[in-house]
Amino acid sequence: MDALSHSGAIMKVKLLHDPNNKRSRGPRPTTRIPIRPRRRIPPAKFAVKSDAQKQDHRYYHHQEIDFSDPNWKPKFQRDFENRFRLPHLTDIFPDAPTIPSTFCLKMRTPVTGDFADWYPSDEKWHGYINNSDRVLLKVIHYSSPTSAGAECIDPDCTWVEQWVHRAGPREEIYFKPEEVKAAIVTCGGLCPGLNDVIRQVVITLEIYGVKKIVGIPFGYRGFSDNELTEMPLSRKVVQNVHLSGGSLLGVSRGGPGISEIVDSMEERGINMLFVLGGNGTHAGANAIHNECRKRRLKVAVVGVPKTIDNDILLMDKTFGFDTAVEEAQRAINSAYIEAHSAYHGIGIVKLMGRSSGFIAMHASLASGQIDICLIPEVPFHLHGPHGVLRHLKYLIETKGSAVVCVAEGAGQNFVEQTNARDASGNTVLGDIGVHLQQETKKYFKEIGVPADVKYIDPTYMIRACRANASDGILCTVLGQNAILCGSTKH
Ligand SMILES: Nc1ncnc2c1ncn2[C@@H]1O[C@H](COP(=O)(O)OP(=O)(O)O)[C@@H](O)[C@H]1O
Ligand SMILES: O=P(O)(O)OC[C@H]1O[C@](O)(COP(=O)(O)O)[C@@H](O)[C@@H]1O
Ligand SMILES: [Mg+2]
Repeated sequence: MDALSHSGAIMKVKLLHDPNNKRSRGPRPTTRIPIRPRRRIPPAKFAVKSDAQKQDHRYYHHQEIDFSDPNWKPKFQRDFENRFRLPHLTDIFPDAPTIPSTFCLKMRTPVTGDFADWYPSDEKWHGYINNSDRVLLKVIHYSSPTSAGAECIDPDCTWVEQWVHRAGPREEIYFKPEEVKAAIVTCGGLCPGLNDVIRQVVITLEIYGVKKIVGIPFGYRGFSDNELTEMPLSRKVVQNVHLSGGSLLGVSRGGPGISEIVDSMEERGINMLFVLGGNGTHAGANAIHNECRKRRLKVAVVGVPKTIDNDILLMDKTFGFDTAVEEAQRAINSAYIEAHSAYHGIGIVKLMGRSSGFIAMHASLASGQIDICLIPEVPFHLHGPHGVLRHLKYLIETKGSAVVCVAEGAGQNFVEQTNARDASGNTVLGDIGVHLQQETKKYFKEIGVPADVKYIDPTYMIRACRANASDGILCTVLGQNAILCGSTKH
């Protein structure tokens, strides 16, 4: 119903598609959206550093900011606000009329007067989000660039609030529920919680009174493959889908071009599209939105960020990540038991994380059983006096066993690069887990120390499971907020 094409919860992701973002200007489409880097580097516009500053990672310097200007801070904030501005239906249709929200007002009102004191009347109920509500992005005030983990804009580490829009129901909406045909599509790799979000989107749409809700099968491919028919969705269909992992609708990588997708949306009469996916999916969603604008279609495109790797810039935690970390405990524990029970046992566990080691790091911390955790953010040596293998030797000598957790994107400099890409254009990584296993075996053979090396790769087991309770709640909130409900009259 909302006129905004991205909900507040999703808005953070939208920013990553900003064409001004230098990291987003790659030769291939899928490299356009930066995944969360090892440090939270602001978009390139804000992050251009001199050579000297590159050496000094304690603060981020904005070349274009004149810090001697007493107004640099409000200017920076204005610029930031503009970058985070949500595209709105009124950008194209300034006179688009609004209607009062249909968000279950009746359901809040008690049938009898018994609880009259407990329930505010509709007039007094302030359950809506004001369009000017904002959420503070960063909560730590670093007083100095030398404070641990400091991320500063200027050399004095001035406190600069950065605000993003708040998601939630609006008092006025732009889409009449009876005129809405909503579609949901899930793209990219699987992630625990996809079904929870689908379920909540459907349920919330129904609460608004939307009757026409469909699922697009197998990601964007479902828009072009004539053999794949859309799936009618209702509360009845989705009621228990969150009890299983995967995606009710199916997922895929690759697929049709943007104009084909929008043609298909027009043909089907879809005027509200909910995309559940990661960086690639959102690049697609952004392109779909732009194409709809170009064609002057009254269509809302809403993205819900999905990444098991938890690697979307500005998102603290994405759904499915918690579950993945929890599920990884089983693999780590097995590796530990194997290593511990063997003479000179070494367990190696590879966990997902293309360009970030969040799953590996969190799973290692949670387990308390990992001796070495290797992540893409931190380069390391395999051989040599400070290498991983030498440290393993030390661990075997001192502890008798060792367990290593390695993120799939770690140590890519050690494995053969094939330049292969998947259907979406993502680089196919070399297998660091297998390489580490082979090198470890070789090393211990060479030095004449027996070692019993066991390797576990639980990748798809972690991805295919259902969301845990904490992720379930996150998915519910995201699913509800995705149906933002129109903004106030402007
Ligand atoms: N730059 C892009 N423009 C349009 N569509 C894209 C772009 N990058 C990826 N896609 C599409 O988005 C979908 C999901 O992308 P993928 O990278 O596989 O997963 P994820 O969204 O999880 O990162 C695929 O169908 C892919 O073709
Ligand atoms: O085998 P697939 O389907 O290509 O998936 C492997 C990739 O999927 C992920 O789990 C998630 O990737 P996306 O966020 O792009 O879906 C990566 O960690 C992993 O490299
Ligand atoms: Mg991706």
